[in-house]
Amino acid sequence: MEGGLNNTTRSSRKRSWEETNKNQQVPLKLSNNNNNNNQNESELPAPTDTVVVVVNEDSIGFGWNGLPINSTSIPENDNFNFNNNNNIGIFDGVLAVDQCNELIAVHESHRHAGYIHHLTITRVADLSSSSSSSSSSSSSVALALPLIHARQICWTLVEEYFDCTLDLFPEFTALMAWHTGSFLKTHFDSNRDYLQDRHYSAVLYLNDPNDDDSDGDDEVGNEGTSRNRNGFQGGDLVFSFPRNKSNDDEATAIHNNPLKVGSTDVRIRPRAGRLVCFPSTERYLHRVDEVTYGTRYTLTLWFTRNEKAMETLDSLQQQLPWVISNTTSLDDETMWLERILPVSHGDGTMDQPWETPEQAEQLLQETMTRAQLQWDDVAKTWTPPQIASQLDATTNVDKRDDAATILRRSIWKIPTLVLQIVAYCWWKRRVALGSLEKDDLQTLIHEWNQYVQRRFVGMQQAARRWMEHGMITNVTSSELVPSL
Ligand SMILES: O=C(O)CCC(=O)C(=O)O
Ligand SMILES: [Fe+2]
Repeated sequence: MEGGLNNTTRSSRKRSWEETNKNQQVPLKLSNNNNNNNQNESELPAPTDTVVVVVNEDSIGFGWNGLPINSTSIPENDNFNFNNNNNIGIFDGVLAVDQCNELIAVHESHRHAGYIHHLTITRVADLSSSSSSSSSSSSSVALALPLIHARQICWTLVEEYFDCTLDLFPEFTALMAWHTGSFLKTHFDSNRDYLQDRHYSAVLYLNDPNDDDSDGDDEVGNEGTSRNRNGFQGGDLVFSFPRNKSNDDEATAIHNNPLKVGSTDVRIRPRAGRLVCFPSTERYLHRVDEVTYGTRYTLTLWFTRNEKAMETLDSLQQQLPWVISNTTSLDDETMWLERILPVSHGDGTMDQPWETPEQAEQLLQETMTRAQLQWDDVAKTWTPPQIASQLDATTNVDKRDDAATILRRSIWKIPTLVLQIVAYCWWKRRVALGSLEKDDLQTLIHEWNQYVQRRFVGMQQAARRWMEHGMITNVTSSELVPSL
């Protein structure tokens, strides 16, 4: 079956962890004077400035728990070599400290050796392996849920920040623990042939450094949450930009011999709940300073514009029936589905009640198939855009087959959205959906609807953009985006 929970068209290229990450972080042969790479001692290093990024208090909105999300962009200026509108995004308060601690616990439950010394990782796939026995895989699914939830939040923020709404797909998601002694030399994140599909990098920090300079100490804990445990020292993320604003030739020269040009270091200190995102291109050279004490925890994500390179959650989604079957009260479930499914699938109808978990699963499959067919139909009636001529190279919408393809991508998100609300329920309320009190459920649905509203606003923006570019010619944006 096409679409739905069956991801036949998705991620045909299933790369193993070893293939994907082998040598991934072998540093480039470039260096600046401030890292550990071997230097040619006969050359005098050029000076390096350091800018320590301070996140201001301007809130850009509210996160899932109602906590404000603050953002800082490092402005383009003469010292930095930023490319067009691309920039480094920094968001604070993306997750509450308790949520970070949950993710740390999830990591600890399944961690295994990572791609450099003193690094352990837990991929989302490690939590949804279909090879486990059914009872242990069930509990792994539960562990995967907060990770999926966090991934969804970061995904949306990164898409919005880079003006790529509905154009990005997670390529890789993993929790990581950077133990004492770990570090990464200067590199960029698409620095291997097999990493070409990595377009944007995002790191969500899960714990605070415990040195005195940490500006995160009390503010994060103010929201009625406990302090983050497991502090660490060192571990700053440091970008190295060529000292002067430069063109491509100069960038090449810098690669050939960075010591001669000098650089400005942009130093970002981790903080629990802080998300940093940046393009994975060679202009965004960065390193991780050595962790000199303790363990630094991250949720590390890469995003791709290539739908085919999206990481697969197949085995996780196959276990969705188990997740659903753990919700017991029919009334509340029905109410939940009535609200969620039409909104998620955009067809506004529910012609089949959800009476059993099996029916729910079937309904989910059918609805998604229907949505897929609907989009296929749209694809036939739209005028396919001549994207290459209509879009210039700087547009985030890359070479596309047609606008419907882009829209259809949003369908892949639906299983994740369903998982997300279950995740929220389990991990925030500690109960299965069915056993929620009515008031709680109402709050939950309200929060969920706000979330979905935001996504639809994003869809509308995307639709407007596609219309501006002539990608959509014979439908209106209201037809394009189902009303709530
Ligand atoms: O953890 C960080 O701050 C950055 C990690 C990084 O650069 C990488 O994994 O490629
Ligand atoms: Fe990196």
